[in-house]
Amino acid sequence: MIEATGLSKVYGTRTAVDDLSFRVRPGLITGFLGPNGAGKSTTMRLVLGLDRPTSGTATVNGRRYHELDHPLREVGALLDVRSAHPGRSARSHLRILAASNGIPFRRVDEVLGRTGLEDVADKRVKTFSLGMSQRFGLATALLGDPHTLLLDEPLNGLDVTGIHWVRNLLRTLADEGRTVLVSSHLMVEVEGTADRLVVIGRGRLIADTETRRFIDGAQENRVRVETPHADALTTVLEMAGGNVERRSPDVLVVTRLKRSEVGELAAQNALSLHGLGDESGSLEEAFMKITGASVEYDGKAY
Ligand SMILES: Nc1ncnc2c1ncn2[C@@H]1O[C@H](COP(=O)(O)OP(=O)(O)OP(=O)(O)O)[C@@H](O)[C@H]1O
Repeated sequence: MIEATGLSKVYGTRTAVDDLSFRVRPGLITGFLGPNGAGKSTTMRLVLGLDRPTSGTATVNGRRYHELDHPLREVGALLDVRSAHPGRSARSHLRILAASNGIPFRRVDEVLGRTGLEDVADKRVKTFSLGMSQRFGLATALLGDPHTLLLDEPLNGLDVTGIHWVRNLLRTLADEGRTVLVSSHLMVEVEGTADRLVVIGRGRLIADTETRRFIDGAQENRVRVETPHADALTTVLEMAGGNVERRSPDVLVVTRLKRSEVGELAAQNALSLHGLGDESGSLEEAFMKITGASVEYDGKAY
């Protein structure tokens, strides 16, 4: 469990993290989202003891990072992979880390295997592609077999196969009962991967909830209707108080009426339907709507 309580970080006049409280639970994948500059990296750095909070606390399993007996064996982190480019081979880098943290050498081969790096284990890390560097970063995070993982943008630079592989790895790690916090800008991937979300904007908490609930809570119920009588049905639905959007010649998207009401109105007016269902929103739409007011720079020229 990762827990932030009243966590704040001020740099000069800039408040990067502002009275943030949330919990990241074990056994689940939690997505960490926020617009650029929202304070995600700062929060992760505070949890990892790489920066000191101005006020409040960040703990892992009830203790601050500095209070952990064997930090690498309790918390694994993937931060900016491009900043970690040892001139040594992947294997020797991991062996040095293992030796200095009381981790048995057999873990080195285990994590190289688990991250698919066996074939390049003796190549120098600075020659790695971004995708291989991500795998190497994950191998480093997993080295101490930690119960808690904080991964900042682990999908960056990966191709479709790599993304699929990381998603499966995260699911396995969560199923093993670990606490997994993952930041990403790839909304489609987060939507398909994260069980819960912690969403922040301008350093403040916007949501700490289940992914589905976040998406559903952001938008009105929408009903998608397919009919060869789109004009006539539009008139009927609008007269009943519905708001109708024409998606294509025979597809309508209706708000302010329930699916059952749309079906009944069509039947009462003898208008045949070829399809009727609720249209669920996407995480991207929900994120844009909910964080819209908290975007620091919205691209407009001032
Ligand atoms: N060392 C620092 N000194 C001064 N300001 C900082 C420092 N680190 C972060 N900030 C500021 O704090 C705010 C939050 O930054 P942070 O990098 O945590 O956001 P983020 O959500 O990770 O952004 P991104 O999605 O762009 O990576 C930003 O306004 C940033 O400029």
